[in-house]
Amino acid sequence: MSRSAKDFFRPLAVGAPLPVREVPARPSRAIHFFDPSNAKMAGKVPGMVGTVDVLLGNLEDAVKADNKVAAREGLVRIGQETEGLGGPDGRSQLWTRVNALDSPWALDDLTTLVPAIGHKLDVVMVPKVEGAEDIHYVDRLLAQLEAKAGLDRPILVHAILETARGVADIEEICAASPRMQGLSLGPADLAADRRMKTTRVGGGHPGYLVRQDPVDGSPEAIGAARATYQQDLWHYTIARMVDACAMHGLSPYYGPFGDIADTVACEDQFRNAFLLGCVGTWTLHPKQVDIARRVFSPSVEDVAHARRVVAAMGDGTGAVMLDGKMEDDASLKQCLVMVDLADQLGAIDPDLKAQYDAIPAAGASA
Ligand SMILES: CC(C)(COP(=O)(O)OP(=O)(O)OC[C@H]1O[C@@H](n2cnc3c(N)ncnc32)[C@H](O)[C@@H]1OP(=O)(O)O)[C@@H](O)C(=O)NCCC(=O)NCCSC(=O)C[C@](C)(O)C(=O)O
Ligand SMILES: [Mg+2]
Repeated sequence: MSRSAKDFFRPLAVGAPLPVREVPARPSRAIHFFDPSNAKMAGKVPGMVGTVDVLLGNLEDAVKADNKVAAREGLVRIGQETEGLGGPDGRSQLWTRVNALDSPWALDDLTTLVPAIGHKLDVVMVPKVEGAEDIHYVDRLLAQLEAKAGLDRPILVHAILETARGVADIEEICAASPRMQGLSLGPADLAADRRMKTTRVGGGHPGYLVRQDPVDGSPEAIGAARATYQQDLWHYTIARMVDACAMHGLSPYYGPFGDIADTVACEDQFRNAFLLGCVGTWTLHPKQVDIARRVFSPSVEDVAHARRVVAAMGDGTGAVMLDGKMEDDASLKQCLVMVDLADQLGAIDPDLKAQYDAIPAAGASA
């Protein structure tokens, strides 16, 4: 059974900070992964502060077992020494992905990081979450550690959807704690757990397609060349995740796109996720950062259009015609999503602000 409504926002340990009642919606278009045990990668982090919304010290998969302790210690050092990283005033947020809860490392990850850099750490990403019990465990442990460390701000929790059960339990996971900040798709582990027949980290597959009908039922027509249309393997899961997040006031994220060289398909996948409602994505390589920032920021054209609709709709009720299209209360609400996001991003991204500010005032002739 879940906690009663009256207890939901009570701290889970004496002296722990009060849970947040609303998850702060901080821009997080790119969650940039780095391995803190990799000196070259870690060395790039100070220079990336302020250029990427989130820097995430990854301790889980993609970090060699022999480097787990070095990665944890490296992240502590980076958190302690890097100017402008993490905390409420950080120019980039500081997140971590800890090891899976059943691994030999997860407990030490949390008990080391919270006392050492808990005041800087904004979000802890938990991999392979199966159900609410995983979030409850992390929730209580974080509260105890926060109380012991004297933190005045709760660390938020993000769950990765990487198992069939995690997807089936998505509502319970989202509702498990006021710390829940968001969800990401974990396509590689999820594919393995579902026994999908893919061998990739995210993205489409040329075999997952539909084919144009034959012109008739003859063997010649069936054997003739016909157009095929590749489908998106991840549509169902992303849509499921977006709905669950919207319902619970959390943020949904695409996750990783492993074909680093294919920047074009990467941009397509990111844009599909943006259009479906995701607020951001992971970036695994520096060259994916600009793609994420571009895709998850509304275009100048979309913001200009949204502002025109807002201006044309007056008190927000009724229907008007704009460029031959009907606009009404519901299209206005969509436009307000764009305008609000543009305002939020403009507040932290001067380049974007300059582009949005240069849009002629709605109502002025184009
Ligand atoms: C793909 C790799 C191996 C290519 O690494 P590379 O060194 O071969 O690439 P490069 O093109 O040669 O790198 C150029 C420069 O950029 C640096 N660099 C390279 N990457 C980064 C980075 N992320 N951050 C900062 N700097 C980076 C790199 O050190 C190098 O520096 P240099 O010019 O001084 O020589 C490397 O980019 C990497 O390890 N990225 C992170 C991978 C990662 O975190 N994977 C785990 C997340 S996905 C996942 O876990 C799945 C999931 C959710 O669990 C599930 O679906 O189940
Ligand atoms: Mg994984």
